[in-house]
Amino acid sequence: MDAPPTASAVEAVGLVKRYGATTAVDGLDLTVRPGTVTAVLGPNGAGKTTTIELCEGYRAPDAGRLRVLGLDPVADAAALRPRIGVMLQSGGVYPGVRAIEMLTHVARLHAHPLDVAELAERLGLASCGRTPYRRLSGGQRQRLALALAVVGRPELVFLDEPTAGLDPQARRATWELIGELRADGVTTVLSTHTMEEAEELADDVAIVDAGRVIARGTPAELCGGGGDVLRFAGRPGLDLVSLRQALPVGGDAAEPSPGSYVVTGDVDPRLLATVTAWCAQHGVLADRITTRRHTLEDVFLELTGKELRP
Ligand SMILES: Nc1ncnc2c1ncn2[C@@H]1O[C@H](COP(=O)(O)OP(=O)(O)OP(=O)(O)O)[C@@H](O)[C@H]1O
Repeated sequence: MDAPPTASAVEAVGLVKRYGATTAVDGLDLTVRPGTVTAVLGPNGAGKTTTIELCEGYRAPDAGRLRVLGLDPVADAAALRPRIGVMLQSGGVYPGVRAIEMLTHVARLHAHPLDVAELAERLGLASCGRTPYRRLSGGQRQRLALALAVVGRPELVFLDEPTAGLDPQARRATWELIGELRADGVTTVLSTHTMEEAEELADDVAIVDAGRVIARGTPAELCGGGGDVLRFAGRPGLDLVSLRQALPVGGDAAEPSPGSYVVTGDVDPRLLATVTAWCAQHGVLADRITTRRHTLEDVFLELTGKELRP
């Protein structure tokens, strides 16, 4: 009999995890709706991997409440493990085993696995299926880890940077697979540094910084607050005071990085005409003019800062 559906696939409240003096997760709240894709974004060291490892039951929290499919990931590990898919780190794999053998072995541990040959084909593993694990390339290992995470048809999959280091074709195949899992009702939690990936896949985004969720919502909700912007490239150091004076009331202009300009305000044909006319008057050949809403990357950088972390 199927287990009763839970209100949230993941429910974390005030989660804390410390490694000695480092507090990796510092009062993190996260709710994952069943059947959705949730992307966890955050700078290096923000606590994404630790959060995912807590959800997988590989680490025990120091404080807070965590339920995954309604279960405690540590105390109820035996009941939870068969229902979730995790991407194994390479350390968990015997180096001599062949990719397809491993996939077949894991598939057999589950009652209703995906078709191994089909899965291997779609993730580009068919041609290297007989290659021992130690001889697989980094990208092939990554794809095998993904295949191992999903082959058992889990209810919930945790993917830690699933497309890091993949070529564009493999990345696309991975996105398609995650999209199909979602269509099948599988819940996915993934961490990523690729904003495009989050925009493409995620129903919900949680931005994590210093061990806490500092913003969450759908990509549209997160990006909507910033309003539209007009961007263009030109020679560095343009006269912003003059440009601002030319803009309609409520308009503003900035040069966030040298030669890259952002104009805010009512982004309409009049604003575009004003900016291009100003450029013409000042001998500026504006390049790469775009008019669109804030991207997730804009929002991410605004929230987490543009400086590299120590
Ligand atoms: N096993 C560990 N022992 C000690 N400190 C750790 C350990 N694992 C992680 N940390 C520290 O905890 C903090 C959070 O690390 P974590 O790997 O969870 O971040 P992350 O958001 O996944 O980072 P990245 O994007 O770089 O993968 C970092 O300061 C890291 O150095």
